[in-house]
Amino acid sequence: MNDAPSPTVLADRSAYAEAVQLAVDSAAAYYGDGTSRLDDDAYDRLVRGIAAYEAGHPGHVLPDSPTGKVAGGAVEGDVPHTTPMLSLDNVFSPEDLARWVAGLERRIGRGVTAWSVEPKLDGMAISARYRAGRLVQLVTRGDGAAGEDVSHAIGTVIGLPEKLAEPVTVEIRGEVMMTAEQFEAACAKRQAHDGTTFANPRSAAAGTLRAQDRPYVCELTFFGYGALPLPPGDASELATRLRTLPHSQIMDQVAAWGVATTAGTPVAGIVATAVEEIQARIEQIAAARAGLPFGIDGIVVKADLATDQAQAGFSSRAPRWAIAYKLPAVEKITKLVGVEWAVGRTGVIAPRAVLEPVELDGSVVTYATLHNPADITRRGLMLGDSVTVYKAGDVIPRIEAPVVHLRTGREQPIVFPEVCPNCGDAIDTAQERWRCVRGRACRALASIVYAAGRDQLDIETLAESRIVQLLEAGLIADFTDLFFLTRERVLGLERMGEVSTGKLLAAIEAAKTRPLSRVFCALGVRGTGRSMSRRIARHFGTMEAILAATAEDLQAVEGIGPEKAPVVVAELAELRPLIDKLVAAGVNMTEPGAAPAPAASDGKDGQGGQGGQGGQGAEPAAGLPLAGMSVVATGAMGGPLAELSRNQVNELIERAGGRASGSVSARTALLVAGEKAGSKKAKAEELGVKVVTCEEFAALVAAFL
Ligand SMILES: NC(=O)c1ccc[n+]([C@@H]2O[C@H](COP(=O)([O-])OP(=O)(O)OC[C@H]3O[C@@H](n4cnc5c(N)ncnc54)[C@H](O)[C@@H]3O)[C@@H](O)[C@H]2O)c1
Ligand SMILES: [Zn+2]
Repeated sequence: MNDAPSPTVLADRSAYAEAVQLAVDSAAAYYGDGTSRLDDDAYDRLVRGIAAYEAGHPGHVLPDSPTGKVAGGAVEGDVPHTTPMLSLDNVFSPEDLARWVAGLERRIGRGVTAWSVEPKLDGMAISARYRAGRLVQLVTRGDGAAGEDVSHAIGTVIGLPEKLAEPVTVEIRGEVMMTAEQFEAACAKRQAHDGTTFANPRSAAAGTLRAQDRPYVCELTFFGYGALPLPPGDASELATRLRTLPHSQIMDQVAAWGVATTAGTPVAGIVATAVEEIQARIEQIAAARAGLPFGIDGIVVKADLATDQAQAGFSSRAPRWAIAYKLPAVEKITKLVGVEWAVGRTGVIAPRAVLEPVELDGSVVTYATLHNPADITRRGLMLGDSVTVYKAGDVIPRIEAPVVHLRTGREQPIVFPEVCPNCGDAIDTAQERWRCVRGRACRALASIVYAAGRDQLDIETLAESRIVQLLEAGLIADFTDLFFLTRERVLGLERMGEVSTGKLLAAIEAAKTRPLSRVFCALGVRGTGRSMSRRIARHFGTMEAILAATAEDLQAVEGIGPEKAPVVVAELAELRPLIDKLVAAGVNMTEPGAAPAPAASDGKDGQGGQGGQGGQGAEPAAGLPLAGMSVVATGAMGGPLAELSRNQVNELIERAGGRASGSVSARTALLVAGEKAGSKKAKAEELGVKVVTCEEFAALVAAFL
């Protein structure tokens, strides 16, 4: 499912010593006030590099080394724990997990009866001591043996009641964190106080938990994941039960006392008996991650029965009966290098962050949303800031906050536009979302001209001046309104006689029969031009299938990666009213020659109903004359192709299964050379690319002409 973070390479003893120092400092900041200089991925790679160096140079190991220590050995406490608060060992793949299970079963000499599978919450471990049902003390994990008293936080942690439903004496363990909402609220409070924010929910929670004399109070969230007898050797009936019940039943008891557990969330713990069942739950939790209102960084698998746990025991750092299945980091620190301002269809002026490219959850992220100008102000972002960027699965990447403690002093304020970047008119700043005062009209003309253009709906006789006239008369507001124009209304316009009206309406009528690829292109979905529109149309076959596609489905189309896919989905949702109007007007919504793609999300295994002809799932081109070929047309087309525009030639290439490209490279399979073919032809010859004449090409694709 994912790879272990690759270790930072440490070349020599001094690089090793520096790495140890950096790891210790980072961990101290991380568990302290949450102000580490490193993101988790960078920290984990550093520690793996340290471990690798130590394995090769056992004589050089420094006493400060974080390896094998709870919290990397960087924190201490003065409140001894009744029972050590340990770390967890990690696995990164199904194979690792199966190996770990087998190893544990070997150790105890029998199969593990049952497993608890629960989310690994991304916050701070805490021990909550209750006496006679009253919350009396909160202690951090510290170095595992002793932690820090943070009882001052009592009363600010949702899910950790000051009074339990029963007057029991017990120690509850769990994670203190911030939900997305609590994080926003905390940032707003801090912003109002000192003009800065927290870098991410985890560091906000860490800082808040330990803060004693802040003039503002931030709310935290707690989820319990364990309960212990207090004191550990207590002989009471409850203590005996806590020592002997399966973990899953202890969790039921914790919830019954009124403490929050993950039971009420979409990632509730379950009990599994087979490794496949564990793996299935891991995948479900991983899939739910992006939609959760709180952060998780993995899945914890625990032997459920007390007898199995007792027999497995502990190492100095972690229990042997539990493991953390780590998920890839979805948050990293990178640089904000610019802010772009785009005007949307409705006139909304939205900022977009340009980032130093960073790999996140399997893709390279270069842009992130910034919602609106208020969002920038609220976060106190500056150009050149180090920022935490979040992206999981199909979610559009977003900037969480600047990492204020990484500022160098060279950061610059972000300049807000003073006039609409599209039309130069004024900006309405009354709402959080800024708008061009012209609203939809700001982009209406340009987008209607585009939609009616030759390569899209190809509405002949509809000149730009005519579109202006229709807009000004209020007959249309967007291009779909063209399909609802009536004869009487058009005749009512200046310079519109019977003949020209008839011609215009006929041209609009004809536009209803354009292939889906052109209709789709007319919508002007951000990031999809003509050839991308053709690929999407051929892949899905119908507008219905396109609309049903998830971001993951869209990635089956060449050229749509994990960064673009969610943007296309969001754009289509925004365009839905326009699409509905096109459907109502009777505009064609299918792509000729492309069989409808299999229903969304059920994979790429659709059975071709047309004997290999036409677009089927991910392999639309199989069996076609140009299947899998990258084809470039250059020069003036002649012969049977003389009548075709360059775009029509490209459409032809793609109907015949090829991919139309504008430039010649080593991957070009075929060059169609028209008259006066110049440098592209020379380059093709130089690269040994096959070159054909227009006539030869026409013969090759005759069936599609
Ligand atoms: N960015 C940095 O500078 C920095 C520094 C130090 C550590 N870290 C991060 O912290 C990680 C190690 O942290 P750690 O040692 O606190 O945690 P760990 O990965 O060793 O896991 C143990 C912790 O998991 C938590 N947990 C969450 N859900 C749980 C559940 N259901 N059951 C049991 N425990 C659960 C508990 O707090 C427990 O203490 C590293 O992988 C690294 O990514 C980052
Ligand atoms: Zn404008």
